[in-house]
Amino acid sequence: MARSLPQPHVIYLTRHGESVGNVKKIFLDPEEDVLSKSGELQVELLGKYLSREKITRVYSSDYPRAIQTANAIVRHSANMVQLDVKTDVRLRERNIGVFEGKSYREAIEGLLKSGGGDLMAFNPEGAEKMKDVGARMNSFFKEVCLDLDKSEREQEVVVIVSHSFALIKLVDTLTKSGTYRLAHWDQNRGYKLLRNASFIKISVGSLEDNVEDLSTLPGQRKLDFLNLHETEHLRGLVENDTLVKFTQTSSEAKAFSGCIQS
Ligand SMILES: O=P(O)(O)OC[C@H]1O[C@@](CO)(OP(=O)(O)O)[C@@H](O)[C@@H]1O
Repeated sequence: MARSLPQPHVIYLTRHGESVGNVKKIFLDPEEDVLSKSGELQVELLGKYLSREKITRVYSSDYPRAIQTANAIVRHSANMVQLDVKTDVRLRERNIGVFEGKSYREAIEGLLKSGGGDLMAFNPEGAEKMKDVGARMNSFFKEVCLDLDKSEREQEVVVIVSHSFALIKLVDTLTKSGTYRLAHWDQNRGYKLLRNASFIKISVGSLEDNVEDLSTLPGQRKLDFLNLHETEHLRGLVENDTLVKFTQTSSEAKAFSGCIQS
């Protein structure tokens, strides 16, 4: 008789709520940047939405805007599991080098001066290389997956709070590394920077039990992208000015999106 497969674990990749730096469109000192008033509202809605899940782990970058977001998620969680926010420096936003303290516009001007192209491929002086951002994010994700393998729980529901460049670079490495088999992946929608307090929901399953599929490599996992860039839970902000930010595509946003290179 076929034995039942274990329930896949779930990982939510979420970007923090809107920060003061996001409103001012300035790369503020990451240790100083905190949630804006709208950001506080967004993370409440995110927390409320996620309270339907039995969250078992919450990880966050150690920057204040991410920790505030993670704390809101924990505060709303009605789960019996004792949740602590575990911070990890690998979840930080890309260090933007000489553009720290400068406006997004100045970064775009710097990009144009350097020949234009995708902001993701822009390497300002002193900035962390995008491929290094991908490597640290990927190492974190892999570690979480290995931890989930050891879990005695029937199902783990993990929330990871991080940042725009860091998360999209993670998604990029997950979809291109060959370590994972993807389901419901839509690259046209997927390779976009995450809006504040939006999430990507992924179910993580093992493929090893699937003996009929001989193309499966040992240790390979199935990542099923259940939601991409979800913002439905933020609908409550429709009456708020914040919605303008959610519905308009600014020139900056256009410059930030697009294909991602190291
Ligand atoms: O989505 P918007 O508000 O345009 O902000 C994106 C920018 O915000 C920053 C911080 O200044 O990321 P994040 O808020 O995700 O930490 C930049 O790295 C990124 O370019």
